[in-house]
Amino acid sequence: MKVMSKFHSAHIISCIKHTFLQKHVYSYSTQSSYKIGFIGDGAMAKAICRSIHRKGLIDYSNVYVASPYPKNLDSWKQLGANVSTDNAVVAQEANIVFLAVKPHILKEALISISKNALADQIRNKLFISILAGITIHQLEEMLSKFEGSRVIRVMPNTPMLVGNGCTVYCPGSKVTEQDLQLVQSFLEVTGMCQCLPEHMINAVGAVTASGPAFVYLFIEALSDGGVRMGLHRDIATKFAAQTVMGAAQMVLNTEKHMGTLKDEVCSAGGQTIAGIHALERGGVRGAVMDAVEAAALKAVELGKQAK
Ligand SMILES: NC(=O)C1=CN([C@@H]2O[C@H](COP(=O)(O)OP(=O)(O)OC[C@H]3O[C@@H](n4cnc5c(N)ncnc54)[C@H](O)[C@@H]3O)[C@@H](O)[C@H]2O)C=CC1
Ligand SMILES: O=C(O)[C@@H]1CCC=N1
Repeated sequence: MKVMSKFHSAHIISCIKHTFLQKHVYSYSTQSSYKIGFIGDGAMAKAICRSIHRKGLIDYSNVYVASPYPKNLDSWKQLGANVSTDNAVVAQEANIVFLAVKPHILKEALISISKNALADQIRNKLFISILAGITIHQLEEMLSKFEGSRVIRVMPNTPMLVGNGCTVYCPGSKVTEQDLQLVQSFLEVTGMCQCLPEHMINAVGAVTASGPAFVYLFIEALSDGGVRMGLHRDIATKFAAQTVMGAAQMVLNTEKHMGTLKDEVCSAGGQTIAGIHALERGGVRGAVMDAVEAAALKAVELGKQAK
């Protein structure tokens, strides 16, 4: 029998429970006492930190960031964050440590922490991994040398920078209600955010985390089409992006199926169905599904490679 494990049931109960608690018990005022660390200082670390800072949930004086490349840290320094080229410093100082390196760098990054810090200086930390493909089991094993470590696996996306992110998270086996409340409170200000069982995360990440890149490509192509038909690039891009946003809102805000919404645009023998015909001849649906499949399978592979 496929294991709908105790973990999964416990996980779902925990999600429900914490959503309730979060609304009734948790107070943002406690967050100022948290120190947040980022191991890895790249695009996603910046997006997460900026998004939660913009909502007033953290102060850069309580942010600790590490990267081996001092030049990368300049922009963080200017914002008032504490920076270091030593991952161990961040792991020691912060109570909540975002793991935000590329999956193949994780082992090396954690080894550098163990080398440069005494293990007992890194205890009772909440680690939040945003790494594609790396499972909670792998993370818990790798972090077991640090006593009291708890892990939450999060899959964010870059549109959180504009308050329209779509993030899912899965709690590890040792997380507390307070950990979940805290993470939820950080993530929910960045856009849509949902707790899901881990077996879904690679598929979800292919849609939500990789998805923006697929959609940018579509917007660029829509804009290119406009330019080809004589529009100036700036106006073609603005209209293409607004159209994609509006169509997405129609899907989210109406109860209608996407096919119905499409049919409402296509008049008989009209211009839109001529365009739809061209898209279908080009195999656009299959191509998009292939893209999601490729991204999800790649995440699985990244997890295996990190073993
Ligand atoms: N970019 C995206 O849209 C998303 C990324 N992710 C995940 O976020 C993680 C980070 O991705 P990005 O921010 O896009 O990558 P990135 O390449 O922008 O950032 C990674 C950073 O890690 C730093 N780094 C390299 N070696 C290091 C080490 N040994 N110790 C500490 N830092 C080190 C580099 O300076 C670099 O800035 C990845 O694991 C990815 O799977 C997840 C969801 C979306
Ligand atoms: O492409 C990547 O590997 C990362 C993970 C999801 C989005 N960007």
